[in-house]
Amino acid sequence: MTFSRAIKIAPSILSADFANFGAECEAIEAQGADWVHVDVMDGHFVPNLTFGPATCAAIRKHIKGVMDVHLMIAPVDPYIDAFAQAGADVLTAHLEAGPHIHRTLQAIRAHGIKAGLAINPGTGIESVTELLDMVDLICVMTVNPGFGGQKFITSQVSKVQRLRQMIGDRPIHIEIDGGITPETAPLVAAAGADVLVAGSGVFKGGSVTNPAPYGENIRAIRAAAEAAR
Ligand SMILES: O=C(CO)[C@H](O)[C@H](O)COP(=O)(O)O
Repeated sequence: MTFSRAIKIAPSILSADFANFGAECEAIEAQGADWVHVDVMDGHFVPNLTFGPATCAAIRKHIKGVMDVHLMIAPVDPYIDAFAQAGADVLTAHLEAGPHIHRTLQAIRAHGIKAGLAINPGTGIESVTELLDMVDLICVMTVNPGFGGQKFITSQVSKVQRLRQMIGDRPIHIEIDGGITPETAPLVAAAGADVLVAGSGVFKGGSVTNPAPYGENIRAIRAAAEAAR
């Protein structure tokens, strides 16, 4: 993965057809997705369940580009090896998942892959200062994690601005996750984000047999974000 601050659209397969993940991943990449975002939920850290490393490994075979795995699980450390072996290019853990986020990030990087740090809407960025040398991506949640299709929390935009200032010239991606549409993408792009995760905003109106709406949605989000820079 070469670092770039260009806008990247990362559709979340949380909004895909769960019976057709392989075809869905191929369809979104063919329609212009830059990364594929994979949401892992444990029914404990977040109030929803999705899937584990075996599903990620199966999905990996259908992704040509970046597989961006977002772990909404606690504890995290016992599962890092399995998700790295499943083929994650970026593996993101939550600051709130504990108990030792620094150790978690070290363990992710030890696999030679990119380490991501996610922060919930209610979490401040003070602790992130201590972790800047340990992360390749910071994921700012603009919804409370657990479900797709929620409303964007506008108060998070100033957090993105402050984070962008804190990061300076370091090669760290700022990813935004939750409620991204052509209306909200400009807010976070102007604030300094470069990776925009979108689930319902990409998959709405399309299907594996009718993937053209995926492309239209991706282009609309990208155009709105790029225009705001
Ligand atoms: O991590 C997530 C939820 O925890 C999802 O990636 C996120 O909510 C994207 O879905 P949408 O674009 O529909 O809001």
